[in-house]
Amino acid sequence: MADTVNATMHDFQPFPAPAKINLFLHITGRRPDGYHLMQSVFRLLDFGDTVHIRPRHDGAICRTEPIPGVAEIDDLCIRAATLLQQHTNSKMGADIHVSKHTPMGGGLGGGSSDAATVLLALNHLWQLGLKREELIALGLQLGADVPFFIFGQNAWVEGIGEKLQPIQLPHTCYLVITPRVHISTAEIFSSKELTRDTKPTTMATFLTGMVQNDLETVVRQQYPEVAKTLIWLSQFSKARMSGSGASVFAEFENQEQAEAVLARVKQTRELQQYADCEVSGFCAHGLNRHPLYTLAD
Ligand SMILES: C[C@](O)(CO)[C@H](O)COP(=O)(O)OP(=O)(O)OC[C@H]1O[C@@H](n2ccc(N)nc2=O)[C@H](O)[C@@H]1O
Ligand SMILES: Nc1ncnc2c1ncn2[C@@H]1O[C@H](COP(=O)(O)OP(=O)(O)OP(=O)(O)O)[C@@H](O)[C@H]1O
Repeated sequence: MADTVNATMHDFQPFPAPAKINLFLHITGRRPDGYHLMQSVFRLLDFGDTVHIRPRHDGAICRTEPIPGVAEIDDLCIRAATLLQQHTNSKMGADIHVSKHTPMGGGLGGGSSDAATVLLALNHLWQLGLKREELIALGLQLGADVPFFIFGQNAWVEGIGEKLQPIQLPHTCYLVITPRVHISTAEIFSSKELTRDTKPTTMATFLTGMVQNDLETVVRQQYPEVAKTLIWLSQFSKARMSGSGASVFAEFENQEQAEAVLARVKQTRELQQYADCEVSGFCAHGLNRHPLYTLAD
């Protein structure tokens, strides 16, 4: 019996890290530190990474499998665990690795979601009892998108990503397509062409659809692959970009329709030829709650 308990204690536990899309994104200003003020609706998806965590009693925080192109010291999972340990003076540690499904640098918040999942999961596994608000404040130190994932509900977002209000959204099916181009979020935000003075909008206007992604104009100009992917996807349904790209998405009435378009991407490779780059894609439904919502009060 003792062996069984011991074995269980030392096993990795899987924790989901859902991706997000930005249903719109307006840039309304810029803070003195260079960060941009925005308005956006963030939507959780039932698609994402899985973070595997095994608590340790010696205080070490170790990545047990590499993520290509991300050094251990820069890995948002490791940074999140270290930040939490320092903040709470916990003597606990953890072994961590991620099964990556969310395309990196895709504007789908993959790294930020991994970090939020580590904070939520370790708050539980290390029995820290931190409140959601405290975890959100810690998350903001890691990235502008992290607070949303800890908040754990679809949100109307303002500030640089830290002012969050829950928003009810219909159960929608999305097709998400990611052209394989590397887009730096910092570069897009610092572009001379970016407009930073969109007038503040309201939830009522969002519901009429009279909103856009202000970063999309800049990305379209600099990355023809993204511009072409948007044109191609627009044949089927209104297509928009998420975050700072490269992913684009469209809503479909049902999963069959979304899968049919995805099949065209995967089988005929017509989009690859048109956009002149590799693309990946997936179908997903919107979630109402983060699967780990109950791990914080
Ligand atoms: C564009 C979005 O994806 C929308 O969801 C996010 O706001 C970006 O969030 P993120 O990837 O977590 O961003 P961070 O890692 O905090 O910032 C990356 C870089 O983007 C720029 N940045 C980001 C967010 C923001 N509100 N203003 C900015 O100017 C900054 O130059 C920053 O150095
Ligand atoms: N665990 C991680 N997973 C993915 N990327 C990570 C991770 N840790 C650090 N990074 C770094 O963060 C960068 C951004 O990755 P991410 O997948 O979050 O981009 P993104 O979806 O465009 O983010 P956002 O939508 O927040 O702008 C990567 O290019 C990588 O260098």
